[in-house]
Amino acid sequence: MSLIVDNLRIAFGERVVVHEVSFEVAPGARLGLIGESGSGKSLTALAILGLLPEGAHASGSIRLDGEELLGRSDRELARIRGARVAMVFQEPRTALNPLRRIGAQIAEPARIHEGLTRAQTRERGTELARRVGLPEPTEILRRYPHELSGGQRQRVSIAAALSAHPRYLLADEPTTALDVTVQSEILATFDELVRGSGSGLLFITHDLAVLSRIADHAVVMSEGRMVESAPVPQLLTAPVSELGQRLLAAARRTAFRPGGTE
Ligand SMILES: Nc1ncnc2c1ncn2[C@@H]1O[C@H](COP(=O)(O)OP(=O)(O)OP(=O)(O)O)[C@@H](O)[C@H]1O
Repeated sequence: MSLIVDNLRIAFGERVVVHEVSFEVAPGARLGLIGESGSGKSLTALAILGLLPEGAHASGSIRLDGEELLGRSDRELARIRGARVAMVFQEPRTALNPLRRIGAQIAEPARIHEGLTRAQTRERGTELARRVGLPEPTEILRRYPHELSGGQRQRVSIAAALSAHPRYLLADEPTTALDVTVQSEILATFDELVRGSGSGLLFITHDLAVLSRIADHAVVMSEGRMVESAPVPQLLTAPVSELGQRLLAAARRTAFRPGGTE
């Protein structure tokens, strides 16, 4: 039982943007995917969800608990998304529907995949809002995304992703769009919830300091290729790849304390 990405290759026509990437996330494991902008991290996550942009072609293999996902129909993948693999995106403003109330969105995956009634959906929504630390968890369900702060919106996205108890959670720079204090609080909540859920985590970031707070093992990507795969403590002390060394130097220049908060 694992999420196994094996020799994944993603191309737009002749242009290959992800070259033979392989890794495994077991339930409860916490893997970081780290690299600079444009290194293929987001496309790798989108391929797992079957949400690659128009014109992108993926080959290789993505197995979810033994089941091949590449080549499955949109309909089959839609059934898997949210229920077995869920994702938290970078920008909560675009991840949430501006026209729908928070309550409708927070428990949406649970409503769809578990067939909850309206009353059950409301109850699950309140429970989720409380778990992710939203203020006034009952009242907030009636609000719209624009009535919440950026940090609160990201808490809603995290709650929605966890609502149907997915076995695997993908998170693409979920705190990057937030200011530093909020970033730290949300990382702490996220960390606690993912640990509590027992879900396997694939966490995407370009920041080694952030990675050190959330992941146990990391895959370093550069220009679409894996250049290093190592336990996080090793990356924090003796990275082998040139990019790993640069990421460590960059993290040391900022207020970096391995595994700690700022
Ligand atoms: N829709 C698209 N059409 C063509 N090329 C694309 C498209 N989306 C991404 N790419 C290219 O694929 C490569 C990998 O992009 P990807 O978004 O996965 O990088 P990333 O590591 O997640 O970067 P970032 O940290 O900036 O999100 C980049 O060179 C990008 O220009």
